[in-house]
Amino acid sequence: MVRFLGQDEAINIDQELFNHYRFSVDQLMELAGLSCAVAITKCYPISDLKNNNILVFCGPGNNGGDGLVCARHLKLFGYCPSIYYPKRTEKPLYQNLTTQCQAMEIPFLEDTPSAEMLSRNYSLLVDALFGFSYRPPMRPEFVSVVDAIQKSGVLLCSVDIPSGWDVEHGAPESGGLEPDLLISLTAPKRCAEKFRGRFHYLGGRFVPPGLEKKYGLNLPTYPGTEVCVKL
Ligand SMILES: NC(=O)C1=CN([C@@H]2O[C@H](COP(=O)(O)OP(=O)(O)OC[C@H]3O[C@@H](n4cnc5c(N)ncnc54)[C@H](O)[C@@H]3O)[C@@H](O)[C@H]2O)[C@@H](O)CC1
Ligand SMILES: [K+]
Repeated sequence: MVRFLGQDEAINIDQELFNHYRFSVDQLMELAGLSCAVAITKCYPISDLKNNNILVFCGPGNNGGDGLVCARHLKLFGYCPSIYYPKRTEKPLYQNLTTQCQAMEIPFLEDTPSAEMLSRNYSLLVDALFGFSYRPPMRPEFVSVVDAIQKSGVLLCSVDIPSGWDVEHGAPESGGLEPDLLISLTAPKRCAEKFRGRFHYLGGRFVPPGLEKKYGLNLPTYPGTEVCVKL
């Protein structure tokens, strides 16, 4: 059985991938975002959706970067993604990912969408707001957007962690997001044990054997050339 990681372990593994194994953030983010887009194609083929409109919510950190990469691949796979990216950073990595999405003719929403607007326009929402560095409680500036996602009732896919969940303990007492698809990256975090949606995938097929052994990850075998695997 694959091991579920605590928050500190997830952060340490991340640091080892960069510092010891010499990966760049761009490399891992590309593979992580691609694995999310591929998992979405497996769970929600375009022919099964009422329309191919997807809204990707991107947060201020690397989880948001995964969302930008995911949106770009979704467009290449024939979906119609849009992006809501309210809190941007000046770092070149994020500016480049934003430019790439604009060049792919992916629209960026300016205003915080309401629950009603979401349910009227989109078949699927992708939550790439917060990942394993999130610490509750949520800062007020993000409360209304998470509320809108929750109230919209639109199918939801969360990248790595359902945003607003404690990385180890899961959903807040007030409820929280309930994704239909969760894509855990590198290895699932402890909160994923509380996931009750239909589809749980693992993505981020880049873990070197030494790292897998050191943390006893016990990862499942990815079939063939797949970039994600159903857990
Ligand atoms: N090593 C790995 O395993 C990889 C991780 N990646 C992604 O990177 C993510 C982790 O990224 P980061 O460490 O940048 O962090 P996150 O993207 O999880 O979040 C950090 C951001 O959220 C904000 N934040 C934290 N708590 C908050 C709160 N209570 N209210 C409002 N804002 C809050 C922080 O200020 C910061 O801007 C992973 O979950 C995964 O999606 C991938 O990009 C590549 C590989
Ligand atoms: K997320």
